[in-house]
Amino acid sequence: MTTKSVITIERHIIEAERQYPEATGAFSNILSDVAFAAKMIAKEVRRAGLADILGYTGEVNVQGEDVKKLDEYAHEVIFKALDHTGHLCGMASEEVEDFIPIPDRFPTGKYCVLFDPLDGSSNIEANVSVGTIFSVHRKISDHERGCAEDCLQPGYKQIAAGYVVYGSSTMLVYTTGNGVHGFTLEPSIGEFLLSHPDIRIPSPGQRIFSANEGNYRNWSAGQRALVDHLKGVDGTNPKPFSARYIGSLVADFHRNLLYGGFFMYPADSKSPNGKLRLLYEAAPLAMIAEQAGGRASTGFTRINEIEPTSLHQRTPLYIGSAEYVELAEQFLAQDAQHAADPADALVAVGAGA
Ligand SMILES: O=P(O)(O)OC[C@H]1O[C@](O)(COP(=O)(O)O)[C@@H](O)[C@@H]1O
Ligand SMILES: [Mg+2]
Ligand SMILES: [Mg+2]
Repeated sequence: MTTKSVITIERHIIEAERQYPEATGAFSNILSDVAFAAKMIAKEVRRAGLADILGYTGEVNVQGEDVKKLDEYAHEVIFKALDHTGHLCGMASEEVEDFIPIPDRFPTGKYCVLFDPLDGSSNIEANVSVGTIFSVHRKISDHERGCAEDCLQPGYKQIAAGYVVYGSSTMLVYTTGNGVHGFTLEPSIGEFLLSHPDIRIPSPGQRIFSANEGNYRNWSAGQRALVDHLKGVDGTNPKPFSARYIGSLVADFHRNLLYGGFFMYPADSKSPNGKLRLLYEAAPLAMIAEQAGGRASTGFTRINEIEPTSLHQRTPLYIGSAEYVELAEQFLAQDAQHAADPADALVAVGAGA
């Protein structure tokens, strides 16, 4: 059986970096180190049922979520793969409340990495696809060794973003602003090989929407109207969409990236800012979506124009095929019309349900 390509991710990164004569290789190293960490995590995910890595650690993270052993393991692996290289001035992780400085015994560098070490934690035990999401920024602060300011940058300033899906195969998808490229892990040689060069979200994409409709009663009027329209129950849509919801953001996003469609985690009366985190979930996927010809919005604003104020801030998210994200914005505009402040529309609906 012939393998499709022999372009490893390391070679792909180095070739991409050749376009920048001033490049030092530091950036390539960071992406290679993330790819290495992904291999380590993939190894544990693959044998999760056999290893003592299922279940909870007993800790509660800054999100108020019970920490899964795989969340913690993935966090440690990524941290340790990046902390000693001399390329970073710090990190931020879903699993750690504050900015993560580089240990004093190691030199620092001019980049910072933000990551969701294990995305889709609720699916781990059920052997459903989970993932890792990462975002890379340049150091901007005057702080000698880096500080939270270096992580609190709007998404359009990202210099790279990517994710890993631990599914039927392990795939790493990344962008440095020159298109979106997918690599599949060849377990027999432990190499990520280029399998999906230059990914573009099909347009018009498949008529697929992903949302947790269990939250319907807490949704705004505009959000309900949108989903009613997608399902063709408002009488104005002769071609209803299909619903697909895995419950792992990375896996839902990945499917929509390849097939078209869109994912949404709206704000609602219980979570006025939505559930997903801006800096290490929404913003990196937004960079990929835009690079692949799609869009990412809060329903009102481009995700990557949001000026972040805190490491773990949440945002409503509509992401995928551009035409479907625009459709969502049109329905949500109804909420803004009905209420001076969109949040009022949310509360009004939720409370009355
Ligand atoms: O169970 P819900 O409310 O639908 O939320 C599912 C969403 O929460 C998440 O699991 C949150 O991410 P983490 O697992 O990294 O905390 C997303 O992957 C997913 O899209
Ligand atoms: Mg997540
Ligand atoms: Mg997570």
